[in-house]
Amino acid sequence: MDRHAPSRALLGTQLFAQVENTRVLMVGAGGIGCELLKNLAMLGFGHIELVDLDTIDVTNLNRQFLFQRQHVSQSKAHVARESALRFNRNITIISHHGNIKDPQFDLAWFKSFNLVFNALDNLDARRHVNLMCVAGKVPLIDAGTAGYSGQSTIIQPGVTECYDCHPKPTPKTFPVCTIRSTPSAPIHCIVWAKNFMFPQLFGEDEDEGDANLVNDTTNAKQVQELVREAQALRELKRSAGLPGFAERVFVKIYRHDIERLLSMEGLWQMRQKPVPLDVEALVAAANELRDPLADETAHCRVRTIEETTKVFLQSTAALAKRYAASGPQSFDKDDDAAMAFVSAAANLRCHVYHIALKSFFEIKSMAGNIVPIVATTNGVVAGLMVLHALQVLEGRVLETTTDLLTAPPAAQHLVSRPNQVLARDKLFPPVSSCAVCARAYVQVAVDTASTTLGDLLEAIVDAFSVLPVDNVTVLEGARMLYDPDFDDNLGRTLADLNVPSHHAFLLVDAYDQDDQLVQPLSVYIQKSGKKGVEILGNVPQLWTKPAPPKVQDAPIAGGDELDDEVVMAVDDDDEDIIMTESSAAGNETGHVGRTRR
Ligand SMILES: Nc1ncnc2c1ncn2[C@@H]1O[C@H](COP(=O)(O)OP(=O)(O)OP(=O)(O)O)[C@@H](O)[C@H]1O
Ligand SMILES: [Zn+2]
Repeated sequence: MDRHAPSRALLGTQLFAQVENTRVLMVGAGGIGCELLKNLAMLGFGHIELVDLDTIDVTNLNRQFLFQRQHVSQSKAHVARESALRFNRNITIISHHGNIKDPQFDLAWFKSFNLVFNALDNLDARRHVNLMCVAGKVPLIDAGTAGYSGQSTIIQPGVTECYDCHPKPTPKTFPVCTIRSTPSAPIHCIVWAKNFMFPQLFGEDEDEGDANLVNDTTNAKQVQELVREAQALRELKRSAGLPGFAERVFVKIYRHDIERLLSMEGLWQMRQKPVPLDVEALVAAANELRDPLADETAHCRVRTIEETTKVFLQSTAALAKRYAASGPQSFDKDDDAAMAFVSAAANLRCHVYHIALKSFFEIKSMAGNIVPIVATTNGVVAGLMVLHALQVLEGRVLETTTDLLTAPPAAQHLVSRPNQVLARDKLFPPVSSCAVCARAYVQVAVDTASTTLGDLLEAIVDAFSVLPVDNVTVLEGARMLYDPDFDDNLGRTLADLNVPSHHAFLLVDAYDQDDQLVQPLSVYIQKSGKKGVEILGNVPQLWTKPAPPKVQDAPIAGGDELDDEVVMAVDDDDEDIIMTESSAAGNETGHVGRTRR
């Protein structure tokens, strides 16, 4: 039987022909990606390329069903391709094991696709794909899940909002002194262990943290103490890997540092005083114990202080040995020794400060910023992505809605539209102030070694045959390369100006005689060996007068605005979703909520 007969019958000959002839790119072959690739393959998408940078971890197997135990450590992209081809041999799947930000995935390559799917878990990569799609005018279906909530959205460049049209929530931060001196909740101790103690002991040597502290004049004395404490730790770090290192760290941070803090009486007038650990007794007791981590069933209960001491001593020794042998380490929640250290160090500190201790699993979830993954949510969202893709192919983007899977009955109180499984929203046009959407994009091929900024600017101004060069400014990121009062760089080559070797966007802004910004242009530098500047593709319609109308912040014609606020159906108190002191790393698959204007 014709493998594609059911899809043809379902979609109709015309739409199915489009599906067969569409070149699609999917980025990410993880939880959502595996479901999506299966859907795309089974429906009969004729040409699929997929990119993933990772290899398969044993923890992926429970939900990323294209992978099996024998695939552990192999490339996700390659294995996903092989598994998906078993569903349908009549299609082409090309897999790339790499980072989507790698040089070979340039704008020209993005433009070779008719449709892109984001199945990523982090903000940075999602924003990058969004920018490339908007610059290349390629429709993007972006999706994310967080627990029971998930979302798939169409981003049709120039027509609908892009991923960057609304700022994303920033990570929760904690005052330095709460983390370093006066913790009052488990999360404070976890952040201390993961973001301060771990890098201080096993990471790069750096004094920047101290420099920031020194600028804090509000708590001068306390700050001085903290700087001294960090310096002593750096001294101690020199003996990492030598016998007795773990014990010395233990004594320093749970006795000496606490004793010094206690000497600052002002700190404790309104707070319960911490109690230094009885370090000798605990080390002696710990030495009598076998490895407490060997019993994984105990990961879900709170371990005793003696067991925790043992875990601290052995993980510190192991990490110090690794540091001495192979240099600075960075925290990874899936690194057993790192996680053991953070869980034990945090719990010992909780004990010192009379804060309730947590189980290993609870600490892992908080330290790794983990929102539980629900395989069904990934499955439903991947299905919605395909429905949205079909709507793009049919040219029905404006009718399309953003679909959101809301919480199950037990969590209905957390969502704004209870009793709905799928919520539908109208799509909105791009936000006029969006740094991505408000620009026109042009791609130029240049030999960066021989092309000067002046050559480039002249070619662009010529191509658009509008404004004299002295009404233009050029920026690379936040760096000013040229403006009418600063022409020093015109004779320098792009290479000499250190314009990044790949994915470089120069922002060329043209102003009219009244110094009004006519329209900002973003110039993507495509490296080429050929001399001269070649403008690739069509010159965008811009700088024509009158200035292009501003995109309205209004619903698309015919759309009724919904009043409801869409929120993430997850409990965002400290204990459940953890944002760490310095980064929002970890699971960023979420951002499923949409900010309504
Ligand atoms: N810059 C990138 N380039 C290519 N692939 C990426 C990039 N960033 C993330 N990915 C991939 O996106 C996928 C996201 O999938 P998912 O959210 O299920 O994460 P995971 O790493 O498989 O699971 P978990 O984080 O829960 O252990 C991962 O396979 C990851 O390797
Ligand atoms: Zn935008």
